[in-house]
Amino acid sequence: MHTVAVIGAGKIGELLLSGLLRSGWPAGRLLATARRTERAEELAARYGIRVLKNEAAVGEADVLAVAVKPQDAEALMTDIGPKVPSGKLVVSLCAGLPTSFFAKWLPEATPVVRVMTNTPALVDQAMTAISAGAFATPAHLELAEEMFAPLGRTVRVPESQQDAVTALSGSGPAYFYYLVEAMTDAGILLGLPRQVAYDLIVQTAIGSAIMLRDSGEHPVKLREAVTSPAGTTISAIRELENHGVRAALLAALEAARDRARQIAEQQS
Ligand SMILES: NC(=O)C1=CN([C@@H]2O[C@H](COP(=O)(O)OP(=O)(O)OC[C@H]3O[C@@H](n4cnc5c(N)ncnc54)[C@H](OP(=O)(O)O)[C@@H]3O)[C@@H](O)[C@H]2O)C=CC1
Ligand SMILES: O=C(O)[C@@H]1CCC=N1
Repeated sequence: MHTVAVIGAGKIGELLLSGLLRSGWPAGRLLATARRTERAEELAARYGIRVLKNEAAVGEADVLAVAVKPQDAEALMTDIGPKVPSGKLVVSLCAGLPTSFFAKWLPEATPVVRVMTNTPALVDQAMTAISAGAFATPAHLELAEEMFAPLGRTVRVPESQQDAVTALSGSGPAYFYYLVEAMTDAGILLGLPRQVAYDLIVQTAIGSAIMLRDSGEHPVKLREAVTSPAGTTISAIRELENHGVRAALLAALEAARDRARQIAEQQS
């Protein structure tokens, strides 16, 4: 079994650590690094894993899961890149950064796999997209899948699609939370107590999501089944169309994709 070091265990790094532990990955095969001492102590106490300095972790682990913010990746790689021994697999969780970004600091031909996961990893319902960089083999992709499959679903995509994936599923949970927030407010506008409005919309979201996943029906069909002639739903849909919600979503996801590209340009 491989030893995985999560380099920069913040929110996403911690989700990976906790998901691996829930799936039975031995704590002795997991390492983490943190920038602050309090954070290192917190992770060690919470998960019973060793939290090391970056240099020690990259020496000991076979797989380096880089989970720092993209803006911190250059400083990190400048520090650890020259200390990474040959033969390690680097798995980048960073939005925007292409696998080629890491090559300039790593020993020649170091395999890099780029992944984009999302926060529902906390409940083993992540969507993780995995791409091979120049030197990553099918075996490296399988290893990345082994790491992320316990956190939810995985899919392989060409690396050229990763910025779009980031806009859709990486950032995606935020859009759904935003909708729930707005719809809860709408319930309050209609006179419902906040908690009642929240419970109604959360359960409606869960039920709708399960139908989307399990019914085999196209979303249009599912929506049509709710939308009665001259009924309530079509009155709401007309307002969504009047307010350009579909166009807003197209523009929003394009903006997220463009931001991922911009991050890469700023860091290269
Ligand atoms: N949040 C999300 O939903 C998603 C995030 N991502 C990607 O995951 C990555 C991490 O994001 P997120 O977890 O939200 O960010 P966080 O800021 O929570 O985590 C990054 C962590 O890295 C630490 N760090 C920074 N530099 C170093 C260093 N040189 N050595 C050791 N530790 C270091 C930070 O320390 P400190 O606490 O001191 O800042 C922080 O704890 C990003 O690249 C992001 O694009 C991908 C998918 C979804
Ligand atoms: O907002 C971000 O940049 C990160 C990447 C995807 C989700 N959160």
